[in-house]
Amino acid sequence: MSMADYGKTFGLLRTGAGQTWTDYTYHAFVEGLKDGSLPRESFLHYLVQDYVFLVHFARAWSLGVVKSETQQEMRVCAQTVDALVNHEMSLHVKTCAAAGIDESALFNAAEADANLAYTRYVLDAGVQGDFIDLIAALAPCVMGYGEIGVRLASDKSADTPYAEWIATYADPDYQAVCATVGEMLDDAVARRIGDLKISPRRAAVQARFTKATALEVGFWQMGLSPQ
Ligand SMILES: Cc1ncc(CO)c(N)n1
Repeated sequence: MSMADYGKTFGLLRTGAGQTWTDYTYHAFVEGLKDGSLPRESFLHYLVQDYVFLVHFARAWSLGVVKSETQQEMRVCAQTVDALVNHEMSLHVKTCAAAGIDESALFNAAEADANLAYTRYVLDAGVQGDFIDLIAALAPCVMGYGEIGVRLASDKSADTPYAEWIATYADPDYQAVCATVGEMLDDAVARRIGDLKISPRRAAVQARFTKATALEVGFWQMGLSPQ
């Protein structure tokens, strides 16, 4: 299977993240979704936390609207906020409702530390830095799930109960968001930095990306241990 192409900058940062990227995209939680061995309790715990995650993630993407310098950047960020708030979150609401957890319980869920650490790290990257710092911290979330979705859609066990979760991220609509964000990241780097490979900013941008990837690993880990 050919790997999805989310752009040159993403490819460079992904390679730069090394083993941390593998730890994220092949985490035991992910493998449990693939073969169906993930306990339902862990999945629901994850899903409630992920709803809270998406609330803050949408706030971070809204900051992208604030920090954008071109119409394309503003349009992509606004579109991503829409995709998160009006599409991705409905999967969480629907799956949780089927398990007897209503939307107000989701909105009021106590936030796990790993969740708080991740989203506030991303928000701070955007508050402290420029548009590139923000998108470098947001990219692992968007594209990582895109990559996981595509791989699991082709490798999953026929009887995994998590097929709907997998389908959400393998879906052409979600893949289109990943491709659009990747293209925007390439354009944003070309506009502000030029060639990232030889830029003095490279290490700092990579550090944002790798830290966000490590925080994704922590998020899966949190999902594995329901309190
Ligand atoms: C923790 C996490 N990362 C990324 C995504 C994809 O939007 C998600 N739903 N949750």
